[in-house]
Amino acid sequence: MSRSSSEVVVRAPGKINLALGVGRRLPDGFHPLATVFQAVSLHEEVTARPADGFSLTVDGLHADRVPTDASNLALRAAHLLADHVGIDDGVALHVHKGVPVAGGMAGGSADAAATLLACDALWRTGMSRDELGELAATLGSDVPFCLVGQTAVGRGRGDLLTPALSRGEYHWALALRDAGLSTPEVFRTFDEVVGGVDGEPEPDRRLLAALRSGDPVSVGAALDNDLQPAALELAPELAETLAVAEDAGALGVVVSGSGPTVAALGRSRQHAVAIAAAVTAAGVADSVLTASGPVPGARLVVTERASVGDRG
Ligand SMILES: C[C@](O)(CO)[C@H](O)COP(=O)(O)OP(=O)(O)OC[C@H]1O[C@@H](n2ccc(N)nc2=O)[C@H](O)[C@@H]1O
Ligand SMILES: Nc1ncnc2c1ncn2[C@@H]1O[C@H](COP(=O)(O)OP(=O)(O)OP(=O)(O)O)[C@@H](O)[C@H]1O
Repeated sequence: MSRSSSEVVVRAPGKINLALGVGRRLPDGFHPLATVFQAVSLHEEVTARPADGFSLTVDGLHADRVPTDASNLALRAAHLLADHVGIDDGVALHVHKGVPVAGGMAGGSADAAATLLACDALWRTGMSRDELGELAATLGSDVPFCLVGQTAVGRGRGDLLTPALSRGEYHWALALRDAGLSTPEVFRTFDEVVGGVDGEPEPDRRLLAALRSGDPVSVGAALDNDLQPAALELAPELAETLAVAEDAGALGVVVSGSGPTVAALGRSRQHAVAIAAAVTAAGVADSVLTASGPVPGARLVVTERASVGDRG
């Protein structure tokens, strides 16, 4: 056997929706969105090795809550790319999780984005980032953003991206809840309790101006999420988490995406740590993390190559 053996490692970030405008449900079951994503420094790391079939192992944060069957987004991404380019090779994937599972921070989407990039490198498909982005959108609305990272406006299902100018670094305290929320269920609850207005929501101009000026106070004041009332309906205790973070002097607090993670913006890295400590002391989260953003999207971190034939 003289096939080239290699190991590829890719990191991809989780996200916070700084603003999330949601319109009325469309006949296809999806909702038109206008969101401002920020990629933050919680990462998923995917290692891809050549193999005859497809396999997956998972470790790291909340690993026991991740399905390892064919429904796993990393496996789905690998199969999709193999089918798309007509490759017979398999891949052994290992996912190291750093983004909370079912937390509204796109952990599974980051796995899918990282896997697309890792398998693309492993199989040397020569696909462009734009082509990978198109495949990414078929896996999930958040997957294209996990590929590009930084700060971006998402329209359509959240998959039509435009980069947004953002100055400065933003420091977050993240309050996690062990019981995750299901994204489809949160959207269903949105339909029942809010409904949304007809037509396409518009990106929040006040937030975009605040990001351009790099003023964390204005960014904090502009944080907004139309899914928050639905997340609070399903997990009423989040109201207390939001209140404690606000009392700790956060510049703004918001439920990230479909929740239940609460993101609180600090004045500085130290202030984010202090907010996290206040949330812990009040017992209003199952665990806390801190993170900062924006950070880049999916990136190759290691590629090792050796020929299987060379090893004898
Ligand atoms: C809440 C967000 O995280 C905000 O960025 C995303 O909208 C959700 O992105 P995601 O988890 O990648 O979602 P997908 O896997 O594409 O869709 C899961 C389910 O969420 C609902 N969904 C998702 C995106 C969207 N624009 N409208 C929806 O109604 C649909 O019920 C869909 O079946
Ligand atoms: N690789 C994966 N990592 C985590 N969950 C996965 C993965 N693949 C499939 N899932 C399933 O998807 C569900 C949602 O996972 P995920 O962690 O991506 O949620 P989320 O962060 O709320 O997503 P989003 O913010 O994109 O809506 C999980 O409960 C799990 O059943």
